[in-house]
Amino acid sequence: MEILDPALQAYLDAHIDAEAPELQKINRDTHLKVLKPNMLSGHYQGRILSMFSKMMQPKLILEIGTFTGYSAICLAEGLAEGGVLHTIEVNAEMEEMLNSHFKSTNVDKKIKLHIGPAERIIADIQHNNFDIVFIDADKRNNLTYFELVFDKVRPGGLIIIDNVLWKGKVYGNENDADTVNIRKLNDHIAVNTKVEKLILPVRDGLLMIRKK
Ligand SMILES: C[S@@+](CC[C@H](N)C(=O)[O-])C[C@H]1O[C@@H](n2cnc3c(N)ncnc32)[C@H](O)[C@@H]1O
Repeated sequence: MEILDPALQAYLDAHIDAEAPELQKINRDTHLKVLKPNMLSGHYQGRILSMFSKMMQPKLILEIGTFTGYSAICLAEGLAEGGVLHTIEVNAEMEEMLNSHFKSTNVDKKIKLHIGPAERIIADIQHNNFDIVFIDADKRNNLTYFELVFDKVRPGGLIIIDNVLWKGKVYGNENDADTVNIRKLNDHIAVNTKVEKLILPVRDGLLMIRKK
């Protein structure tokens, strides 16, 4: 199930900034060459990530789940002078493609790619003042990642979690493992008094969490 009516989405897409040629190419290459291309954030969500990042002018961003690099590039567009985006991808086969995608943009030098499992790499990253964290990897571990990164985010920092509406299954009767885990995450965040939260019904649901 699409969250937004396709006609509404088409209207939205036609009334926002056009997709930059280098992002268009990554989008196209992903659909031609990579399995499950719909995991990519895509144009509309990419502009949302870019807009939030530009408004916050972060010095430090962490992304969990790089895939083909689309969302990393969009988030990196807003980095302040000297800022860095760390992004973690478990699939080593993506490394060559990712390096070429990053090189095709003007944010290449600001992106540090880590290949390996997120849990281990988050523990190794020494920073404790991330301005933005984007969680978009294996969905069943969303709550684990939220808990692992929480102390590494500065007060006022933003944690964004993707796919929290899970094609509408979280508010339906489905009880498969992923749906149950995402529901558990949403319920946990809803009553967490250390954060302010908002779910944007965009694409597959973006949970915006601001650390108090
Ligand atoms: C939904 S895709 C990310 C999409 C990307 N953020 C974007 O919007 O263009 C999820 C990615 O997370 C990676 N992943 C899955 N489990 C992981 C783990 N434990 N550690 C790091 N990355 C993981 C997958 O290999 C996949 O490339």
